[in-house]
Amino acid sequence: MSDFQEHLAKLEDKQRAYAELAEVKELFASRGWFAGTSGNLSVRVGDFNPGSFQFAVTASGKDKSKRTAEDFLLVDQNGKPSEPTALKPSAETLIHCEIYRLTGAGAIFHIHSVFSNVVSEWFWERRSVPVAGVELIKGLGIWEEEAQIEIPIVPNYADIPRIVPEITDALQPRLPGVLLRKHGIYAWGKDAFEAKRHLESFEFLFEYVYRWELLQGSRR
Ligand SMILES: CSCCC(=O)C(=O)COP(=O)(O)O
Ligand SMILES: [Zn+2]
Repeated sequence: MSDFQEHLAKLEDKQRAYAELAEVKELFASRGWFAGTSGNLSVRVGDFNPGSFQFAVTASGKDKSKRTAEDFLLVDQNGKPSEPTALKPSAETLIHCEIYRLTGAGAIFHIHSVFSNVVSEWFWERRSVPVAGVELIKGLGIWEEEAQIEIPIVPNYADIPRIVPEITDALQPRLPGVLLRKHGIYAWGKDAFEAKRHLESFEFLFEYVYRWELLQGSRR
């Protein structure tokens, strides 16, 4: 492939990533998953190796329920813009960088929800949210009979680089997500479709655990 053909292919891939991000952003916003400008999304662009990759990511601090020409930018494996831009990448871009580096995922979605926040605090001492035998564990790609999972919880710090090594330590190879304490869920997949399925499955499981715990408490 000539340099020019390579340039065109990259441009096409970037446009595909922006279109996928715009679609998911609109859908998640319609579900109220970006309260107060929270949340961020990314889709990987081009070839991957752990030391060199690029991804399209949401710009920081935007109202994610609005569609504008300044919603996304392209960054490298260190979270630095790959092209000249006045836009700032998400404040949490380094978390995306680390998850891509560790997993080689194709897309990463992050939202804040009340259910994820409550269960992250409820199970904080355990450092994981246990879920057993719920059908939607299959939505995470785990098809065992009566599967038992422990969704990891990591501490939340205002200084994002401090969160990165916590994620490095907590990630479980078979679980495509991690909870930040009293913050929200990060979920990923090989592409945007799979990352969305994983995020939706986690959210379902968090709501299930929340309601189940309440119900158990009211029976005591
Ligand atoms: C307003 S929520 C605090 C920041 C945050 O947790 C988040 O997900 C959004 O930050 P971004 O820089 O990606 O807009
Ligand atoms: Zn966040």
